[in-house]
Amino acid sequence: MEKTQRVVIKNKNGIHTRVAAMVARQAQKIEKIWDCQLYLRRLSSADGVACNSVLPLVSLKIRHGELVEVYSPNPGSEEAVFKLASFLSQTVELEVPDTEAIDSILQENTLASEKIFESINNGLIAMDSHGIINIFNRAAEEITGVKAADIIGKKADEWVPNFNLNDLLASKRENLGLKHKIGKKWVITNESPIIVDDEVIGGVVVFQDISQIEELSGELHSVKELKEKLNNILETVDDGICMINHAREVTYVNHPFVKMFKKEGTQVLSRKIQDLFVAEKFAETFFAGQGELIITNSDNREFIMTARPIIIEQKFRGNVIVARELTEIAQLADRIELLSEKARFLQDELAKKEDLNPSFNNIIGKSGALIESLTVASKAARTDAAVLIRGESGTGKELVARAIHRAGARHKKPFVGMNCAAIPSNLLESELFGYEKGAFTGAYKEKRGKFEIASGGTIFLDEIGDMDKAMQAKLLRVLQEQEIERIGGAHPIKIDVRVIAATNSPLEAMMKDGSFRRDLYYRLNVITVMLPPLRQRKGDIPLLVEYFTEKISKKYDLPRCAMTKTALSALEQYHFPGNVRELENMIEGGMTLSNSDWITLADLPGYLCDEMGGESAEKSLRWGDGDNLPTFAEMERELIARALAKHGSFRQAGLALGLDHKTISAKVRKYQLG
Ligand SMILES: Nc1ncnc2c1ncn2[C@@H]1O[C@H](COP(=O)(O)OP(=O)(O)OP(=O)(O)O)[C@@H](O)[C@H]1O
Repeated sequence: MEKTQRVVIKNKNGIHTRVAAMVARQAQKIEKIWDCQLYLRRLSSADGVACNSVLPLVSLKIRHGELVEVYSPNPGSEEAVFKLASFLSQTVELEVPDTEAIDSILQENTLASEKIFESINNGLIAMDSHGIINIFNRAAEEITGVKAADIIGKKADEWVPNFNLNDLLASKRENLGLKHKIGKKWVITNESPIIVDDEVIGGVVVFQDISQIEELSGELHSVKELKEKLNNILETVDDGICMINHAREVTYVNHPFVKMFKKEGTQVLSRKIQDLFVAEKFAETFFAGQGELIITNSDNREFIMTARPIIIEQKFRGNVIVARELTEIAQLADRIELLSEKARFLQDELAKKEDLNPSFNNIIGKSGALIESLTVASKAARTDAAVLIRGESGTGKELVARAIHRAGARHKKPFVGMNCAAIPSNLLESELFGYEKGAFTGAYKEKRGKFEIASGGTIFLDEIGDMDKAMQAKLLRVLQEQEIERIGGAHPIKIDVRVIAATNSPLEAMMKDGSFRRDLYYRLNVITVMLPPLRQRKGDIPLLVEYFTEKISKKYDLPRCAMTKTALSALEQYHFPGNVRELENMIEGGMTLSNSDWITLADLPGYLCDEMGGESAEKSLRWGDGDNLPTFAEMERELIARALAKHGSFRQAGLALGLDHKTISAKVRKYQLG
């Protein structure tokens, strides 16, 4: 039970410093005797201050005539409370100072205050009514970087101008929570004037270094920003994402996850992941980030789940679980497979093309089979070996032979071609080897043969399969001996000629039936170049069409034509027995026939339509080949051209198409079909 005693303060200055010092000294004595703590409070307040200390007593600011209460919480302290209360009420005694003792108390309190000021971590600056600094503690030194010895006794504003301390004294108002910058540091200040009896007797500034807090708040801001960004990302991805903590309880799920597994965020948060998917077995390895889990949802859709461990400062904090629909992954895998296949193919094609000598640039086509053959030919050009070029008529055998010659070391010397089938065998010998004057009737002067003319260069023996056996034997000897003998000549002539032969004949079968010499075959066939027929590389047709339209327009000085989709589609359906030569001739014919900038189906040979067959021709006319729909104008032009070709007159064609002859004639003019 608390002991209390009320007292009226009679001292005329109330409990001021000196009185407080005396009371404190008296209280210390009494407390020692009765072993208790004594407190003083106003009646209006529940809490009091310790009576054995000067500052708290002074801070109560008790005035003359006020009623105060002395009390003690300790049992058996009635006497002590009574003693101190009596002391407080004896004004006269209080006026008689025990100077020495009181001075020592004041001294102790001053030292204690100094100790307190020095040990607090807040900066403290105090000044008198003239703004002269009289307290500048250790923390103030540390924060401002100014030494107390340099500042005490000086005007505050000279040293800490941004605190505006003079204003503080003049305004008599507290300024709390102001932010200032001192050097690189941010501080927050509480500035208070010290007012006694309505007079400003000084000011005090307490300030705290908040640089670290500022830094932290900056970091906090970045973390908040990052969190916001992350949230946005997590909510915009298509994958289902779920986060769990170290206890495997769900801490986050994004929308896709909710949709995939029909598990509302609010129902899953804080629940164990295992409880949400009871039918599944989550292995330890799964949470360690190894292996995955296939989960079927209520719609029978399959999802693949993987978990990534979250490790922060080497501590396991949980997992991020990612779920993705399996069919989607399978589709992506298929697409990747397809694309890598395509990339590989294109890379191979590029590599092949890169290998080609530029002399092969006039050989058009990018189909794999052609490029492969050209690569062989291009490599053969680097050697002097005999080359046998095989392929159907019109596939470009001579073109390739010339390219080999141009690309090789002999390119500055002649390329001499000889079609062995075009010349009767008795004349072939003199064509190839030449003759001396008077060698036979009519040989009025000597003549050099193709081998001699080709000296240092290349001889191209086309249709070699048509050479008769006697001639084959002579050719073989020439190739073995590297010398020729003119007909009627007495001396052999050394030759230095590269031989390129070409044929479409089945030489292997001919060797079997004895019509072609095996030894000559091996001599000629050191390197074989096989040229594919055009029907096996129809993808090259658009390229060839473009190439030939340009070539022919230059050759005959004709305007450059383009081919309609229908006509091109007809070409692509044709089997081209005459290969590229046939295509080139068709285009030349079409360009000559066409009166416009377009080569239409009507400008191409009629058998192309037959080849396509009535039904497919109709289909092609109507629909092109699926993706390549003809334009309306193309279809109209084509229809009218066909009707005219079939019926001969405007009137009959008009009747067939349900138009009058004037319309037909106008369209014929428009499309320049006349
Ligand atoms: N890939 C091609 N690119 C460009 N033009 C080609 C191509 N293939 C062939 N040609 C052209 O086709 C025509 C026939 O070619 P070439 O005479 O070389 O064929 P060939 O196979 O030697 O025929 P043949 O066996 O009937 O003598 C030539 O005008 C040639 O320029």
